[in-house]
Amino acid sequence: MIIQLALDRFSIPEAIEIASGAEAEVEWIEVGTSLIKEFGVKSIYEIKNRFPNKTIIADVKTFDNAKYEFELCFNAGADIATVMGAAPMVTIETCLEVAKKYEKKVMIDLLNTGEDNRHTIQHLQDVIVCKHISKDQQEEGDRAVWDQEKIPSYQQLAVAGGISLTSLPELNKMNPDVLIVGSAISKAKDPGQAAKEIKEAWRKLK
Ligand SMILES: O=C(CO)[C@H](O)[C@H](O)COP(=O)(O)O
Repeated sequence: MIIQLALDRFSIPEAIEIASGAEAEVEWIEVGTSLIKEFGVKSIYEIKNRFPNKTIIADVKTFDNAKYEFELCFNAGADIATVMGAAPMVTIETCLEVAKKYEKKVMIDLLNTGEDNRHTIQHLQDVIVCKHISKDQQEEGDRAVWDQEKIPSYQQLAVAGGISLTSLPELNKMNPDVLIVGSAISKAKDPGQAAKEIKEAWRKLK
């Protein structure tokens, strides 16, 4: 059972403060796309530097220029970097090659993928696959995607998108290995307590 804390739309010091509060309850820490866009790979470097024993995910959401972007992330200290599953296959394969060279891992985000993409991704070895409801879909109240997308079985499945205490029973049906939680922890008054409650509830469901 892995909880990945997603840090989005904060300054780097704010993100570090939130992660410090929840550190004991989360296994993985994600440097959110918004941090990478606003502050660059410095955000990855600083978060890895502060949490050297945590697995750090760079949510770079690569769609092209895979070698350049993945090398930037891994050289900055990321242990895992993300690529979009809807990207051309050559991009995903390049991410896998770079990750292999650096002895790191790739997370493939299924956002807006078709069945063909998902079928191809199913046959990739040694990847984490992430089923994801985007911020924009969340804001439109579109949660049906959890049920609509047919997902084949993957080696390691992560789920993301507006996950909170109330959505855990619904998610449990997919039996995910990694629970990616952002706002429900990062925006809580006490991120440590929020993470603890999610972890305990998740443990009870397992
Ligand atoms: O990838 C993301 C946005 O694209 C977020 O990191 C992910 O959705 C988790 O954050 P939240 O729980 O707040 O939705």
